[in-house]
Amino acid sequence: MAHINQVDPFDFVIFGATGDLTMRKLLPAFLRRFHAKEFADEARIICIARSAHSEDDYRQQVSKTLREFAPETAKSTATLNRFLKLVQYIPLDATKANSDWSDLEKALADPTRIRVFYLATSPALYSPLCAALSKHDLITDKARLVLEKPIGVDFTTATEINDGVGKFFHESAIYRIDHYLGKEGVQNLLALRFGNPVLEKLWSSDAISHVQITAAETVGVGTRGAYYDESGALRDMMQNHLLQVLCMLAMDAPASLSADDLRNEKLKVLNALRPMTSEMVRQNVIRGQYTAGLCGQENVCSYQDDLGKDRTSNTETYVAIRTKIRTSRWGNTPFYLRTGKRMAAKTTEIVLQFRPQIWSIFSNTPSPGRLVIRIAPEEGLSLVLASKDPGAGGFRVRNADLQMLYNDQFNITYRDSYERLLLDAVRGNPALFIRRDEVEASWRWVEPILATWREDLSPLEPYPAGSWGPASARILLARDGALWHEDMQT
Ligand SMILES: NC(=O)C1=CN([C@@H]2O[C@H](COP(=O)(O)OP(=O)(O)OC[C@H]3O[C@@H](n4cnc5c(N)ncnc54)[C@H](OP(=O)(O)O)[C@@H]3O)[C@@H](O)[C@H]2O)C=CC1
Ligand SMILES: O=C1O[C@H](COP(=O)(O)O)[C@@H](O)[C@H](O)[C@H]1O
Repeated sequence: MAHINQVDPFDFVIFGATGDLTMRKLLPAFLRRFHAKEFADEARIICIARSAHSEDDYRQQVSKTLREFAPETAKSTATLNRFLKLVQYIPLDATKANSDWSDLEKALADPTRIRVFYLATSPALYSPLCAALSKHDLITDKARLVLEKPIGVDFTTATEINDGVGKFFHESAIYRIDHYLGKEGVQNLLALRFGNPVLEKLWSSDAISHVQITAAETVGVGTRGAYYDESGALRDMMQNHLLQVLCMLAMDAPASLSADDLRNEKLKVLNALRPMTSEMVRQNVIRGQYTAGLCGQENVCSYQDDLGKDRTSNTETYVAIRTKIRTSRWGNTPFYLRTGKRMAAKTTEIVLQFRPQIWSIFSNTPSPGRLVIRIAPEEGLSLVLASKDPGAGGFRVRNADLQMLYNDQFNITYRDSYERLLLDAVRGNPALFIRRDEVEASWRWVEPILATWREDLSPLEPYPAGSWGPASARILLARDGALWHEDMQT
């Protein structure tokens, strides 16, 4: 059982408290950490949205939600009831000029307590909301601001949001969330790389011929079509989650695990990504959109039908990118990044493909080995190595798989990365949150792709739901003589 350090009493204010994120992720994560005794009954979770619920109605809704999204914890009625007492609901239009803030002001009467403002609303509200918090004198020395992704829709809007919130909160008090950084498997990259000198020796173009990072989902856009159709896979997943995973995988060792040391190293990777011209986007970026198909056992409809709109959408639900990192460590290794909805499997994984032998003494040589780092659904490692094919009658070599599943080795206590991140914000530990310059560097790199697509200079390719994406994603790798993981033989 992991040792738990209890946090000091806090006031956690969620704006957007009737929304999907709060109900599905934030409140279940809080309940689990409460059950694990990471915080005590003095904490308060102050929930804000415009809808006119009474406190009892809201708590009932939360109770129902928790039984759905954290059933293993919510089944303990005593814990659930104690938790619900910490939850307060205040109806408030936080960006309307003449709204009445007195209930929130009363709830936050003690300026000595840790105070976190979590903005689970549309990013368009971030700056006006911070202005309102300042106008009502609610920003104390102990106040922190948590911002959900996406920070903007491009470099310009990201800068505007950063400038807007920066007028009221110092950068050190701003916590930009990227829930992939809170995942055990992503955190474990640090231990794997910098706790195992033998692996770090392999971690460069000398030994690695290419790297794949995949975040594939089987779900479609669900109820989030209105948001997603404005966003697409590039903005929704690639600009943030996949680039952050890439940074953790490719960065040099930070001087320490402090927030700034980590962020400085990640930033160097982002700045070293090869910038793209329009021609390079056409050669190195594939975009696709799912059509109807069989996903698992289920016949599912196309993205267009999921949206249920009359107009034709040009939004990508899949993107794959081939890129390079301009450093002496990685300069000779292509990195392939892909993400998509309605794909063949839910999987988040990294594959480091080893280089082939220069000369083999065996008559049959299997494909070069690889290290697979599985982040989801089950965290684990798999090291594929050449091995003697057992038996007599000749000497043959084939690949064998050395596997480690985290569940078998450890008692994993965090079911969802929000559990870690919410309480890191309370503790004032920003290491797993994104600094302003990282967000802006990511957008800067993504901009030429957005611009090329805006001019419709590269095709949007259909792929059947339940597949591994458009056919040309295979060609992207085949040009380098490589295969996606699912196409590799052991
Ligand atoms: N849902 C998810 O899985 C994820 C969401 N995100 C991000 O999190 C944020 C929230 O997403 P999501 O929960 O899906 O969005 P929803 O649209 O479901 O929720 C938005 C919330 O904001 C409230 N709201 C809107 N305007 C105001 C206002 N003026 N004052 C106070 N409250 C207001 C709404 O309630 P009411 O109408 O009652 O005011 C509602 O509670 C977005 O930035 C999204 O991109 C990021 C990753 C995943
Ligand atoms: O941020 C987002 O992430 C989810 C995928 O998260 P995961 O932890 O399940 O891999 C994605 O479905 C959503 O569209 C995106 O906004």
